[in-house]
Amino acid sequence: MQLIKNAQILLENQLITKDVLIDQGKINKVSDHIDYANAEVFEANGLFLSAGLIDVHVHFREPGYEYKETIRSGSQAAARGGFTTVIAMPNLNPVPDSEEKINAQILLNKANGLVHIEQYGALSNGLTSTHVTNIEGMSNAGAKAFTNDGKGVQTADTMLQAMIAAKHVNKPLAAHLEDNTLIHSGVMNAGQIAERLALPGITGLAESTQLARDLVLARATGVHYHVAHISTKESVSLVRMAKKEGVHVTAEVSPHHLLLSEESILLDNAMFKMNPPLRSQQDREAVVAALLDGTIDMVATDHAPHGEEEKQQSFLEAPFGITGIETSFQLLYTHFVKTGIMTLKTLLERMIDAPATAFQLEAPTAVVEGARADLALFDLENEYEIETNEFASKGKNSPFVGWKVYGKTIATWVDGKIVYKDNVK
Ligand SMILES: NC(=O)N[C@@H](CC(=O)O)C(=O)O
Ligand SMILES: [Zn+2]
Ligand SMILES: [Zn+2]
Repeated sequence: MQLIKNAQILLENQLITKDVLIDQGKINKVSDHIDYANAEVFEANGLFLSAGLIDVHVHFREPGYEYKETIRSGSQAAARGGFTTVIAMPNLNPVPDSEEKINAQILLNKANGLVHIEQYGALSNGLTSTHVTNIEGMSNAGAKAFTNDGKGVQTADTMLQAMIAAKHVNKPLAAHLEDNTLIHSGVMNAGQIAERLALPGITGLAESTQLARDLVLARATGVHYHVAHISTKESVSLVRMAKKEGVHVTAEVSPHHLLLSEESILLDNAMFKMNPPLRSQQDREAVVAALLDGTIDMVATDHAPHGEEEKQQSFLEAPFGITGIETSFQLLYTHFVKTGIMTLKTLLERMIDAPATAFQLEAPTAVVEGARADLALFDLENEYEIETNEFASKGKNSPFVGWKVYGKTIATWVDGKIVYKDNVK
């Protein structure tokens, strides 16, 4: 048994001090005062205790790219960020695009993961073909959802067939939106800043035109269609419209699209290179407003670690992607909750409840008796600076290094076991 003493938990819209007793991986009791002689005591000293966060979009790179991240290092990073459940992307080598490969991937995740790791199955063979995978077989093997993340689905028929199959197994289909005919080797958002830096631009139309196509197909098939890393104002309008019309669509936005814009790119620094690219200030404002009003359902980090040398290259050469799982809650708490733009309750709804519901996860959404003891303890009072040498992730490629934030993760529990403890504790 473990007893967490004097933790603040969020009840309605208020933080209330409680003791929390954990037994056999579950929350046994939540009460004003618990004394239990045989329990191991963790003194929370008034810090904020939440259900563990959920990230439906992470890249853990194993197998195939272990120099960027492993299941172990990625899940350590997740725990350090306060996350206890993630859904891992299939752009691996081999790509999990068959029943057999999904089985192997799920076993690997289980053997090496410190947090709950669910797995996406690839939607097309090798993520590059027009041939739709055996979605039913992979679903039976335990794939939680399906996606082509890393690449857009280039043909309407591939998307349509994938949707029909995903609808049949009642699992979400998550779309990375990118029309290759509109990319023209772009590396950052098309516009004045790209021109000033003499870098080729990616128009927002590459995302929104494919989204428009997909929303029509989603309505026709009735599939649960999920928009990965939404980034433009037009995409937000399309999702808003589709929701009004009853299309089963959900959307996620990354912390970087909420906090940064193309204007953050002052030099050719590949720490700011990701897909989709940082957009205009107007796009940023639109995704923030949409997250607030619920048009965008949830935050997902798109944690995309890369090797140090890879990201030291120029914008033209470096791979797309930045890490995010160790800084997501902290950045959003600091910039949206502390500033009064969003309540803590809403932020947690977007980082726990919405992903749990949309992806049919068994993860707990509150600190309540009977819930699985997946928990995270955060320090909301003290400011600290984001430093690469503290990252548990192998990826050090974050544009937020040097930013000062609140909300440091002090400890994380998965199934009642401590999987992360800050070194001051
Ligand atoms: N987001 C990125 O910029 N990169 C991702 C791929 C992806 O999410 O599309 C990666 O795997 O590195
Ligand atoms: Zn993507
Ligand atoms: Zn991704």
